[in-house]
Amino acid sequence: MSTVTAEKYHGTANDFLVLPADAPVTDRAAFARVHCDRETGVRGERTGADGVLFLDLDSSATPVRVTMTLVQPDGSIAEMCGNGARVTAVWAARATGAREVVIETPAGDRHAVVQSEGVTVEMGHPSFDPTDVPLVPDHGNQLVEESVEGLTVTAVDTGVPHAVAFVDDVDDVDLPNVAPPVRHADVFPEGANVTLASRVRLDDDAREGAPGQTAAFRQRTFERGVEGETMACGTGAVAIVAAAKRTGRLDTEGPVRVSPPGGDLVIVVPDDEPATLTGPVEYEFEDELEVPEA
Ligand SMILES: N[C@H](CCC[C@H](N)C(=O)O)C(=O)O
Repeated sequence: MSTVTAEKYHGTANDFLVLPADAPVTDRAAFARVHCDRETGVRGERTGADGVLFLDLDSSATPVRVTMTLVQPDGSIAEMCGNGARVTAVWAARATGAREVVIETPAGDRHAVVQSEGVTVEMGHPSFDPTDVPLVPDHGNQLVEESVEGLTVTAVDTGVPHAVAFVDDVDDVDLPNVAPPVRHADVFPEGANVTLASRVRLDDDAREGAPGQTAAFRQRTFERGVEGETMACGTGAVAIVAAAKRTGRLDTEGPVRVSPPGGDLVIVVPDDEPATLTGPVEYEFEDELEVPEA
């Protein structure tokens, strides 16, 4: 059996194996299934991973460009991943010394800037349009504050579909049981990530490193493709702020802190400009991993 060298990174504990796109892995889905498994997968501080990023770097372009392909633990490919995009930007910065990176994803090009205080990724324009999410054609209009399988959600596309539910306390929800019926609901023909949000009163929860933030939410997300809860989800954090504005919960263009279990993210969703996501990235280790036979 052959092996490949893989690196491990995480962004707010949303963790990924990273391989160059030309690594000799013919069956990428099988590779992801084997090494992302949380019980038997790659060893580290946490066993397994939330996905494998296959990255194709063009260092001759200005700014440098990377094509990002995220293969998920179930073998599917996600069109976009906010935390994975931050990891991709740091990987490219380490390889080239560049601080600015354009990340090509199936959801479109995403511009990223690597700075000592964190990585900022442009996340495009969140869309509630039924064809973008997507929703089944007979749903017709936007899905805003509607009950889907018992959860009141707002459906938004932030590169991938999210069903966002605002609740009093994200920790009071039995997410492993509540999320799967919503994730698979008929109204979402391509499925949906299920994201919970609860408002934090900033003065009750002041933390360092949050200058200028106008509002804050806590987040939990059950991810399609992982088929479980992840410690952070960047597209989900953007989805929370976009849905909060859409439903009249938030009236600001200023930065909003969104805190999944894995750390703090800073989100900006302007009315007319692309959204941005800012957060940390950590390099964990490098390992030789077996390539499953094709
Ligand atoms: N964790 C990722 C999102 C992956 C989305 C994927 N699970 C799907 O839509 O299938 C993030 O940081 O944005």
